[in-house]
Amino acid sequence: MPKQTVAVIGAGKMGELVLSGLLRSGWPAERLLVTVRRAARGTELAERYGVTVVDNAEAISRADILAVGVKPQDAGLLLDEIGGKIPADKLVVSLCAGLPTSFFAARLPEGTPVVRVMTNTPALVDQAMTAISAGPHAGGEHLAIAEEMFKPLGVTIRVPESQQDAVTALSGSGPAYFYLLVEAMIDAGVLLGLPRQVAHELIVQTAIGSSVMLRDSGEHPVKLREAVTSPAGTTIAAIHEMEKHGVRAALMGALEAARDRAREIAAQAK
Ligand SMILES: NC(=O)C1=CN([C@@H]2O[C@H](COP(=O)(O)OP(=O)(O)OC[C@H]3O[C@@H](n4cnc5c(N)ncnc54)[C@H](O)[C@@H]3O)[C@@H](O)[C@H]2O)C=CC1
Ligand SMILES: O=C(O)[C@@H]1CCC=N1
Repeated sequence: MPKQTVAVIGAGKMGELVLSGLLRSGWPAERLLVTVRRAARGTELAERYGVTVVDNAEAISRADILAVGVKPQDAGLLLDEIGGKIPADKLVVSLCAGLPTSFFAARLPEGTPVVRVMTNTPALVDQAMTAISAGPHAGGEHLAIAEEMFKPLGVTIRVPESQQDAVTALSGSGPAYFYLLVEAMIDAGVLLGLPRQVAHELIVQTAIGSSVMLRDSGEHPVKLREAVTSPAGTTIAAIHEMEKHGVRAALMGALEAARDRAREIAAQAK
């Protein structure tokens, strides 16, 4: 049983995913605290998960691990409120996109360990991809604590912090790209005359089947795609259209824009 108490500071969408994942993994509810801005949100979380709602000051005194789940744009204000009062033996785990750990360290007492984590929404079904980086004063034991929190929610990987903006562009935002592709292909099915529900079922199961093959076959995606692509067949006709429209370049540009946006968020953070 984990001995440490986690406080999710700013339990919105990601905070709730982390909270529910920790509970599913057996983290006891009495070792979980949450802070919120709206009282109604606190009541909802307390009723749904049996966790304790506290204010930020109580969270920093009672918890061992402070998981910061506020929007990056709100982190500065939060740290103005509590940063200087956080005892240096607490571990700060940032879930925030873009913000470097140095942003936290500059607003925390000297010596406070900070770990930066980028997870994603498939945490809801224990299929998250979580990348973990050590910031100032964080050693192996702190990375291990973050892994203990996030491993039950899916897969974890350690990366240097310098890679976190790219990670955010790939796996943090990644689910949205897949949902958009699925949405577009369902619409294509409707264009081809299929009932929407049928198109939905066909594409969702195809996405799941393809994903499981990608994970479990050990094959390179090129090989998997080639196996579907018959000479003068249907697939190559579709791929020809995609190449004409620059789908690969569009994806590269899109992920580059996401990485750049993470950098911009950091530059604008106060
Ligand atoms: N939504 C996503 O897919 C992902 C989000 N993230 C990161 O997770 C963080 C949270 O994102 P979401 O959950 O989507 O946002 P959200 O807006 O749903 O949650 C943030 C919560 O923090 C609360 N909050 C703000 N200031 C507070 C304060 N001073 N004290 C207490 N509570 C406060 C807000 O009321 C809100 O409920 C962001 O930093 C984001 O970059 C990271 C990976 C994926
Ligand atoms: O869109 C965002 O900024 C957040 C970070 C990664 C996923 N969602």
